[in-house]
Amino acid sequence: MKNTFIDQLNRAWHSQNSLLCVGIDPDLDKLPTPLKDLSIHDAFYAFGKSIIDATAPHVCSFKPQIAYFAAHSAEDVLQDLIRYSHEQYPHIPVILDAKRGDIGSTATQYAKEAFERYRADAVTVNPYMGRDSIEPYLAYPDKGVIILCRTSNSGGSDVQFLNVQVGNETRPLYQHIAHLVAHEWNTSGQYALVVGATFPDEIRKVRAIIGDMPLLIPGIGAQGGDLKATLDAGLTHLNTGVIINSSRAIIYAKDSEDYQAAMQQAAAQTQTDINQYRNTTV
Ligand SMILES: O=c1ccn([C@@H]2O[C@H](COP(=O)(O)O)[C@@H](O)[C@H]2O)c(=O)[nH]1
Repeated sequence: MKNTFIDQLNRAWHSQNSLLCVGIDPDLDKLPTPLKDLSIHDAFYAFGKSIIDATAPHVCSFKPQIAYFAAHSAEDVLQDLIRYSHEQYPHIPVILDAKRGDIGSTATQYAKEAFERYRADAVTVNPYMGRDSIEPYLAYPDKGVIILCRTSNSGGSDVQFLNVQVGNETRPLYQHIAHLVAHEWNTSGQYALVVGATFPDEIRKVRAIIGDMPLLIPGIGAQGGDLKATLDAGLTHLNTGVIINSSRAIIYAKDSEDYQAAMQQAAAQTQTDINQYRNTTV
């Protein structure tokens, strides 16, 4: 059985009947009250473990955002949580959201960090520095590399909507990124793209450019993205192809003793909401 990130993802989409990716973003100011008296390390570990255990039946992947851990020198907690997830739920791939980007020699270290230190199955990266800044990640052939294309924040338009001239054609930068990744850079099949649920029209345009390449789509829930429009635009002919991320709306569903049950219910509901917009279950 092949075990690349893309294979893991395909299996998880089917076996879990889920396109949902739950974010692991521990914000000190938002932690459930029962965890507030613990040390930061203990609170983050307990919170992260609660997210993983409560939502595992409902997800195709987890996505910890490294900044939430690094801001508190809690990278060791991130390591421990990814190890825990792999041990308990080996069928669920973990995407490290790090959005790294640098020259090749430094990118080599970032790749080592993501895949050897954290043992993530995939990492998000920024394409602004071009092909040679992304290539070092391909030294890990089983891993996924998810490239920012059309991000969910409104300010992304400042850059991503600028028109670029490519031969005789003019196209927005985000579409050029989609073309480059799908038709020139993705020689090993390890790449995927990030597009925001807040921009379904752009999701449709990106999908038309890239064929069946997976899309990581943040922006539903707290950012208000339209789930139906997102799925209409992003699903492939197999009714998969998308990793729909939700973080705050699920992990901070309720601040009370039963916060873990509330996370589980929010994840279950989001999984159901997503599946009702798929033509058939797979
Ligand atoms: O374009 C992007 C890329 C990444 N993100 C990340 O996704 C989650 C979204 O969290 P919510 O609480 O569901 O809004 C967060 O980790 C972001 O850093 C994104 O939002 N948009």
